[in-house]
Amino acid sequence: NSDCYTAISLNVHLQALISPERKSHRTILTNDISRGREANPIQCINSIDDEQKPTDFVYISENCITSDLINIDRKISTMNSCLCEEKCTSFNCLCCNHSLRCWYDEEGKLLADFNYSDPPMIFECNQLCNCNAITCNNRIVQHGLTQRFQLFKTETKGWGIRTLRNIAKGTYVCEYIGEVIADTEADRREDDSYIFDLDNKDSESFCIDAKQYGNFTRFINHSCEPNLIPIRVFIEHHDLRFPRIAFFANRDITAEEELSFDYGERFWIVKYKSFTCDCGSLNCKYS
Ligand SMILES: COc1cc2c(NC3CCN(Cc4ccccc4)CC3)nc(NCCCN(C)C)nc2cc1OCCCCCN
Repeated sequence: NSDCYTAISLNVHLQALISPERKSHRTILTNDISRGREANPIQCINSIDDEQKPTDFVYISENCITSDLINIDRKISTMNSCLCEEKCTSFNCLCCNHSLRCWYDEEGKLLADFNYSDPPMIFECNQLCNCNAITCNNRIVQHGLTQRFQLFKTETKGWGIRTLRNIAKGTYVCEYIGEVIADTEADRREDDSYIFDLDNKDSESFCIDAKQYGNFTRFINHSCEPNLIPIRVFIEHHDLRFPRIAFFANRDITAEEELSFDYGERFWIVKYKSFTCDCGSLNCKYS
């Protein structure tokens, strides 16, 4: 029919307008979206359209608090620490035993028998431990980022994050950073696209909202077959209401692959009416 013809001919004309070099042209929009706040710069590129780098948020590299409703218990009297002299091994280290065992191998990757589908909480050694803050094996997330990332414009999912290097299964990749809020506050937030729930079995539960304040993980897209899983990690405090969310690779990831994690049901219950999942995986749950 004529509408269809119009749409097709319009598309043909539009494609002709996009010059060939424009299509392959990778426009670098900035060399570091973190402006020096991360160990390595994170470039932002767009080879899809004319959208400029995202500026509608404040880049932070550590979680922040904006309300006095949030009071994280940092008393050192409520913290476990170890008395290890040398390396912390699972057998006599109180911190490793607190995590059931030290789940990091000699190279700082999760052990082969780590349970990726129902992961334990991890208690890293902390400022009160007797072990060496550099050589102790039970200190991975606290040493920060070691991988190289790029913020890029995807074809259909807005911005996304890709790795520029191969990442082996079990490697610590990044932390979900944002504003720590009460779930009652989250219930008042209009744009809930960047909320991460710190679901706590007990009464009050909290969230990390990366909409206004966040790091590059706010741009990581959903997949039903993700290459990252979130692990709850405790380091400088043991207030179980406020775990730090550390993403680890649940399989080998090749350079240039887009990073993803499973946003879970609560995201899709809210967003399914606006858009569906196009992760393309065989057992996609929300398409
Ligand atoms: C869209 O994805 C999510 C939405 C969430 C949400 N949304 C609410 C829905 C009601 N409106 C109400 C409202 C509507 C309009 C205006 C104001 C308020 C306010 C926002 N609330 C809460 N937690 C709040 C506590 C739950 N409550 C039931 C106790 N967690 C959420 C976790 C989500 O993804 C998680 C993974 C995604 C990772 C993203 N990078």
